[in-house]
Formats: sequence, C-alpha cells, structure tokens
Amino acid sequence: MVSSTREVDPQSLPAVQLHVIDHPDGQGPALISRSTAAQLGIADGSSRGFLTLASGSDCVLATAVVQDGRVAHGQVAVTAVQQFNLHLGAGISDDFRVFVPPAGEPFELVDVEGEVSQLGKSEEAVDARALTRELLRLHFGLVLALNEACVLEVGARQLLLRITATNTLDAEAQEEAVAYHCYRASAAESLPQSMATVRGSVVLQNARQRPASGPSLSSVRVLTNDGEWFPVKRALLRPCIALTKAVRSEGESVPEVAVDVDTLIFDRVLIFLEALALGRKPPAFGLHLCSQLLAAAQHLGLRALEEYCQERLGECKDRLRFFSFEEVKRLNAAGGCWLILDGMVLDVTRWLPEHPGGSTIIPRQALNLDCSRFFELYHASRESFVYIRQFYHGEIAPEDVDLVPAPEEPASPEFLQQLREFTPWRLQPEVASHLGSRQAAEKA
Ligand code: HEM
Repeated sequence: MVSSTREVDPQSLPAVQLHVIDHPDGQGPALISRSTAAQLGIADGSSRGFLTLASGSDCVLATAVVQDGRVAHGQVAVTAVQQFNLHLGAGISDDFRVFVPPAGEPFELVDVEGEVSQLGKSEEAVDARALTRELLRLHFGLVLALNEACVLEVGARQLLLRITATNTLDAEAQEEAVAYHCYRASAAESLPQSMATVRGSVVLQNARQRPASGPSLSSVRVLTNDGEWFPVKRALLRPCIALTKAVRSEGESVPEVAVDVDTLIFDRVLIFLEALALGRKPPAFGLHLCSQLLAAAQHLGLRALEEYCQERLGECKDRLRFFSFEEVKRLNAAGGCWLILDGMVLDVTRWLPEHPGGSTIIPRQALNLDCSRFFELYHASRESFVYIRQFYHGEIAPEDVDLVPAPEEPASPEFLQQLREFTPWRLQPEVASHLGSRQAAEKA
C-alpha cells in the first residue's frame, strides 16, 4: 500500500530512460525487470512499485517487478490503456521515475467508479460485491488509473471493468481535500461500495449507481485581468476575504469572479494558497514579484500573503529607525556596506555578491556619501527600485542630512521624484522628532 508518510523527495530519485514495449499479457500492472527496478531505486526484493513520467504526468503506473524474461533491462511493458494514459506508444522511450506521493499531501485511498461489460455469454446476475472482491484480490494496493481496464472472473462470468472515475469523495470531503489529484485512487477496503454502471447484458446487483453529475460546484471560476480563467477549489480561496461572496455562493452553476490580477501573479497566489492550506512554508518568491503579489494580496483580501510580502519586502516597522551619519560611517568601517540614498539608509552588505552591477563598484564608489546620482546613472531600468524596501533600515536623522557629502553633480529632480514616488513607506521626519523625544525621555 502506498503510504502518505514516506518523506522521500521524488526529485531525488533517479530518472531512468525506459523503452516502452507492449504488455505481453495485455492487462495487469506494467512490467519491469529486476535490474531496471534496482536502477530506478525500487527496493531490492520488492515485487511492485509505482512509476510515473519524470517530466510529470497525471497517470501513475502500478508496476510489477518480474524475473521471467518477459521484459529486458531498460524496458517497461505497458498495456494499451496505460500507453494511452501516458501518451506514449510502444517503441518510444521516455524518462521514468518512481512515484512517491508528495509529503504532507493527502493520499487517501478512496473508491472508484467503473463500467462493467460482458465478455462471456452467461445471463446470470452479477453481485457487485463479488465483483469488487475480485477486483480487490487482483489489484489490492495498486493505483488504478482512469480508463484502466481489467478482466475479472466472477463466478462463471468474464467481465470487463473499465475505471470511469476515481476520487469519488462526496462534495464536502472534496472541498476539504485541496491537493487531491486525479490519479489518487486505489483498490482499497472501501471498494465494496463502489459504484458501477453497466453495459450490455450484465445485470448487476448491490451496486451503487453513480449520481447524475452536474458541474463541480466545489470550484470557483476565477477570471484574471488578462483573460485567463482558473477553476479553483473553494476551500483554497477561503482565506481571500474579498472573494467571500463567490466562495460562499450557492446555486446550480459554478460561480465566477473576476480579479484585477494577471495570470502570472495569480498563479503564484495559488501556489501560496496551496502551501497555506497544506501547512507548508510558501516558496521564497523573488523580490521583484513581491510588490505585485502584495498588491494582489490586498486586492484579494489575502492577509497571510500580504504579511508574507511585507516581511519579504522588509516592511518591518519595528526595525526602522533614524541613523546619525557617524553611525553609518562606523557600520561601513566595520566591514558593512550601508548606503545612503536620498537620505534612506540601506544595508546591502549580504546582498552585495548578488548585485547585478558587481560586488566591487558599490564599496569603491558609493559609501559614506549620498549615492543617488550613481543610482540614477547606472540603473537604466527601474527594476532596482523594487529591491530598496528589502534593504531599508531607516533614514539619516534630519539634523545630520546636511552632513552627508553629495557628489559634485546631484541626482536630477525627475529621478528623485520617481524615487520618492516609489518609496512612500519611508519614515517621515515628524517620526524622527517623536522618536527623538521618546529616546530623550527614556534616557532621562
Ligand atoms: C540598493 C542599491 C542598489 C540596487 C538595489 C541595485 C540594483 C541593480 C540592478 C537591479 C541592476 C541591473 C538592472 C538595472 O540596470 O537596473 C544593477 C546594475 C548596476 N548597478 Fe546597481 N544597485 C544598487 C546600487 C548601486 C550603486 C550604489 C552603484 C554604483 C555605485 C551601482 C552600480 C550598478 C552598475 C554599474 C550596474 C550595471 C549596469 C549595466 O550593466 O548597465 N548599483 N543594479
């Protein structure tokens, strides 16, 4: 049985190029040789595993390790249905790796729906429970992919069962299971309640019929401002309080909501929401994205993302303060790289090796003076503005502003205006006097 607790990073397992051949039996799990299994990292002696395409696919191959020469080393024998699901035909090679369910995601094993048709001639009714018992006997613990077909012998009858649906959780459970993917179904204990539809002359008793399916109401259709749309699970969108109405709406059709966020940013919002829902740490989004993500978070009312971006952008109010010019010089003399830009005090010490203009020019030219003019001269784009907030620690104290040397040629008024428009979050001088009086009071 695949377990949800294995903390293996699938990316760390070796990908191996395998040559697809037709399955010698035409049905059953995919077959690989023992040496191929060893190469893939399937534990020695294990008779089965799960494979998926290294490039990612929504089909997981239940795989048996065989020693009887039906497959050679480097080959994988797959049935026609599996080839169809993988979009791979016999004679084609592709990279495969062992499938391990992502850690932390739910990997519940649920019942499946199937379509049963007759292979033999008998007219006898078939008990759905006997049919599922047979399915369990053959496939217990194996992932059943959508469209997979298997021949089952129930009593004297030969039946063809084709998997027509997986993840038959009820709507409420589905809503809670945010990261629930289509391949996550397996023949498990719950199967005796599996639902089945019937074709041909089969009379199936004790089967639960599939309810008439309408549109999946567990999603909201989110339209981005550049014309894309995303079907997003309601549960995922719940933290976006500006979308509450759409998330809570009831009705016969999937609710739609337009957001003033483009596809690129909304995609990242979704990554953040998924991490939030699964209790994982969100990825460290690039700083250049954070201001757009922050705007998106404010638009969506997504407080957690707002805080996350503010933190990344360095808007940690408690950290901000006023510096004397002497203090900045001392910090630089001690090996730091603290810049004064239009009065802002920026600590770029740790970031210096990452500076696109190199790590030497700033310490050589721009320390202990107002570097606005250099900033204007060297940065053609306004990309560099985006980073400022991350480095911002405060301001030169108002009484020290005139002590900071300026280069002979000052920065242009246009540049300074742009810079100030981009940095509305700067500490204001009135805060300095307030802090000054508080510090004086504290000293007293
Ligand atoms: C917070 C401070 C700074 C940040 C965030 C920053 C950021 C950047 C960025 C993003 C670029 C590449 C893109 C662009 O052209 O805008 C760049 C290039 C450059 N920066 Fe900076 N920079 C900073 C300070 C400085 C200072 C003080 C100097 C000079 C004394 C400087 C000199 C350069 C040079 C020479 C380049 C290469 C320009 C080119 O290849 O055309 N930078 N910087």
